[in-house]
Amino acid sequence: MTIYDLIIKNGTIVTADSIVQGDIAIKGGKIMEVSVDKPLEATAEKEIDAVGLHVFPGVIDSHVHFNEPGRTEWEGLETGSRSLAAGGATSFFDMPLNSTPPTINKANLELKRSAAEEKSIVNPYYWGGLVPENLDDLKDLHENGVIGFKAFMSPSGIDDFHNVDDETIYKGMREIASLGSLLAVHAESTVMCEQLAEERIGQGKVTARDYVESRPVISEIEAVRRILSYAELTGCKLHIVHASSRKVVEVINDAKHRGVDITVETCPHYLSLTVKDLEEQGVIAKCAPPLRDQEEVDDLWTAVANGEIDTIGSDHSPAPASMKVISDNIFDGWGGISGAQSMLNILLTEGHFKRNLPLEKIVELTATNPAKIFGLTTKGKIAANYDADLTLADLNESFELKKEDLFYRHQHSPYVGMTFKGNVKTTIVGGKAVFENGEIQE
Ligand SMILES: NC(=O)N[C@H]1NC(=O)NC1=O
Ligand SMILES: [Zn+2]
Ligand SMILES: [Zn+2]
Repeated sequence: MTIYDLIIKNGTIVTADSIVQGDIAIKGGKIMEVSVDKPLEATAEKEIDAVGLHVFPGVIDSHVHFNEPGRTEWEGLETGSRSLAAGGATSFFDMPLNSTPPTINKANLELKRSAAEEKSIVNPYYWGGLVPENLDDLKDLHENGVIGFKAFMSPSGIDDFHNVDDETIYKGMREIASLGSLLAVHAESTVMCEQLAEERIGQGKVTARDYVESRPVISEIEAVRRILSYAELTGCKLHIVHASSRKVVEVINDAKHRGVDITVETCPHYLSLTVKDLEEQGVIAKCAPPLRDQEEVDDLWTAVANGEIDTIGSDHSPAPASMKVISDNIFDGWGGISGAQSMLNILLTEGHFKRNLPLEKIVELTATNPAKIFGLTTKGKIAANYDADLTLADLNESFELKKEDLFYRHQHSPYVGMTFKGNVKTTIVGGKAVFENGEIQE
């Protein structure tokens, strides 16, 4: 009889296309067997009784900013990866900016890689940056394993990561297409955002609503349409990050129907928070693109349900509390939501329980699709030969998120105080529990 490392018994196994009862056998970090409706005839060094628990493929958070190296006082790979584990994520794609140096050449990538290999308790992957200064580095970055490239069409808020002009977009996309990679884009119009902000600030209009109005949906649409033109010209595959409105998604879907190779992400905050939260919580709930009104949130859920969205990423972009203080001028202070730990909780609570979003759809958006789009061929499914990256959650358990529960370097988040239904009990990375019973496992 085979002796496995671990057997997870009697769980409700959720994949992108089915929900079944069964046992999962793991050896050497891989799933060896999944036995549906009948017990596995095998023994293991360790068994986990998953009766009453749902077993998901580990969440792949394709959009985080962990700021290391160089800005670890904002977050860091240790605290960042622990937060992910506590929230049921087993892999992350770290954005090229907010760390110093930013990931815009091979040497900088190696710095980040060695820090991550030392400190991360989940699987790290890296985005490379596309900036006006690094066209000659794209090939090197690609050959050294970045999962794709990321560009900002509007200022990034970080001095050493410049936004792209149209010439860089053209040359960069031509090169990225020839490498067979893809470009992820923060799509907002520089001119619109800057002009609208300047006008408001000049008139002393600096409330939450003013900030939101300075970054309207049409500014996202303008940027998406422009980058789409370059995609059609160069054949470069695109991934639009953090669409805040279904109106943006519609432009992307029209392009999909024309045959453009494009995918779109949205984030938990655009699905669960509104301008009202920004008014109440101030900079803690500030992000770009900004939070919208309830109607936009509801429309975005319709887009999710209809299969118009490809991935959901947290866009965890933390900062110290000193940069998040409530001030009279919302334009001051760091734009970025601390949310990596809460992504699955929000999708379960707001999506599954409140809006009947099937669990399979949550798996598709948080694991199967990111694995497929970014070429992680052994992740995103619960099946033989796949990596044993799994999340066990009790969907009958509710809890209120408290500051003390956050594993972030800085314990603040707009989700503090919310009651979530569905609690992560165990997170398994490569067959090993990294989070169990509320604690990180060393
Ligand atoms: N630099 C950075 O992390 N920016 C992120 N923050 C945010 O709210 N939107 C972003 O793109
Ligand atoms: Zn962004
Ligand atoms: Zn981001």
